[in-house]
Amino acid sequence: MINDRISQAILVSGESGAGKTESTKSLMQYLAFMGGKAKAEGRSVQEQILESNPVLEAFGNAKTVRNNNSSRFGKFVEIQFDQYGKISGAAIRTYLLERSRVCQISDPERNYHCFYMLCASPPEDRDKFKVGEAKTFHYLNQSNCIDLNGFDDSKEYIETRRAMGIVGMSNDEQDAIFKVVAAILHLGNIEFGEGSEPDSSAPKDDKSKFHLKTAAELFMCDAKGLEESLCKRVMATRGESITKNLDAKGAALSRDALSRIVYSRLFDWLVNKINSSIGQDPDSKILIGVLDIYGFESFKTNSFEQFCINLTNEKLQQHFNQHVFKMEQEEYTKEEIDWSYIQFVDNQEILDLIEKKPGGIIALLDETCMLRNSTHETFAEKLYQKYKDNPHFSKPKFSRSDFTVHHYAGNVTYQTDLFLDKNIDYAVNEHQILLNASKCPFVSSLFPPVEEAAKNTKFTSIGSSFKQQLQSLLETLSATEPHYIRCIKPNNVLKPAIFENSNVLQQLRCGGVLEAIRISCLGYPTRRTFYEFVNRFGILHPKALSKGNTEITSTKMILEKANLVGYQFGNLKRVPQFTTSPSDFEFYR
Ligand SMILES: Nc1ncnc2c1ncn2[C@@H]1O[C@H](COP(=O)(O)OP(=O)(O)OP(=O)(O)O)[C@@H](O)[C@H]1O
Repeated sequence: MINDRISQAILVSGESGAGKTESTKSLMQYLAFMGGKAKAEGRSVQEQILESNPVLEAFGNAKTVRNNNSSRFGKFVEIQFDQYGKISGAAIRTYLLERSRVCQISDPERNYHCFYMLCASPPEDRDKFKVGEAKTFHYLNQSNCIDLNGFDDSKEYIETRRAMGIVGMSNDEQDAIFKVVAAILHLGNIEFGEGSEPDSSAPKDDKSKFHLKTAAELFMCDAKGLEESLCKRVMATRGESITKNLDAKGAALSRDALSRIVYSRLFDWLVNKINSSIGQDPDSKILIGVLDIYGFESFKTNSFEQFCINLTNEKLQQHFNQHVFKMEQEEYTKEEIDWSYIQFVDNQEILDLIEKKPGGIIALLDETCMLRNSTHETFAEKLYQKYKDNPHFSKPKFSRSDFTVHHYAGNVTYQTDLFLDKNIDYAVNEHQILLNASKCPFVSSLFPPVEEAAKNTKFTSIGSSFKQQLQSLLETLSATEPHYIRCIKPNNVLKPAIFENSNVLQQLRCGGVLEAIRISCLGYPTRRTFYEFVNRFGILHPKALSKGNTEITSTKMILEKANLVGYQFGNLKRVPQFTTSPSDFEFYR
């Protein structure tokens, strides 16, 4: 960056637990050390950049089966430099936080670290935030794993609050954040039973009423209003609005939807706050971007999240292919080598299948989400009809609603069951009105009033906004010189010094490493100077080394002797004149 004055990007990829986040942290530490400015006033930019890591990890990382500290979001950190090569600003962009985890975890995973930290906070904080032991909360005790080996939640709580301070969050803001976290835990403990009217619902018992009251206190909103927003739904039809009761199951779903939207708005708030306190440098002309993003995923069951993650990887793979190929092409043009017959396989067709507008899977999903009475089955039916002849799409034999995409890294079968729900991003109107009216300015700011115009648009599509985010990421990346780090996980048992061959091979495939080698093979991957060539292969044809031959003549003679056809010499004008000393040839004779 300093030498060429060109922005750089480092793309770190690999499967979960392979070491992306650890590598990214090392990279950021290095950049902060090399580009850090001496501290003038307050916190230095580099210090804030580094301290953003523990904050984002507390709210965006969780224990999964594959990694005890798995990032459940993608991250692009853009470090801006001034003309002297010193860090002058930074921006963090995050992608697709896994929201479903807030309400649903399976054994032996955990929810986001911050929930456990809060429950392990000092007694005065636990009183302030009205929380008790982690195992008493439904959102945490669905899994048997509460404590994490080597991870001290109470220490992490103090550490997180310290880091929050460094990245510019005041004490009051921190308290407001943890109140929201506590409110979510209490929401999760509200159970619903039958209400007084048919098909209606109400908090099941005194315990549920207590948690509802506590959640309302923490949100600083009206408890009755909270109950109604969970147990009733207002339907607007042709200018009229009708209030409909929700049954116990519907109320529990509404409760979980509220928890998810609050948590995701909270996470977005944290990222925005970090960005505004670190500050951007509008005059910066060069940057180094570090991308830490989920690798290609293919599990037994694959849902909407895997679909988006794999779209990301298709996009990055295309960027990688184009970059490698472009570089090769430039080299050939410079050397005047004829490369017109090299066929380069692009994954554009797979990308079209997924994201073309109109006609791609995401567009079809949005269309389906907008229609009343759509189900995942009607969505799958549409897919089957539309793509029956698409070579990158297939319908698994014994399935009525799954579909398979033939990705560059392998085939992945997706279960459509939750695609529609997961694609819809909206705050239920009653939740929105309730929390907007909160007496806590922080909570109210998470739910700003919805503009009239936006009310009429039916919903915001998570798939489409993710697609746009990716587009803008790729625009940023294409203005940089990219570098790639592929993290490879040696084993699945989270232990050192064990190397599982088949796993490693699978990762090389999924990471596009084999694809990169294939592209190189299509071109002219081996380049030697005439001198090196004659020196190495002269032994095959000693006569070629006769005195008076130029390096080029010798090379031609060796190639012909070996019956090699189709070679190209490139731009002969650029070849240095014969410089080999006779003693070098002696060796071969
Ligand atoms: N270079 C390394 N040396 C030793 N251990 C490492 C290294 N990198 C990672 N680890 C170990 O692997 C664990 C997982 O690493 P990390 O969290 O960076 O994975 P990841 O690829 O970011 O995963 P995810 O996609 O789930 O966030 C770390 O907590 C650490 O224990």
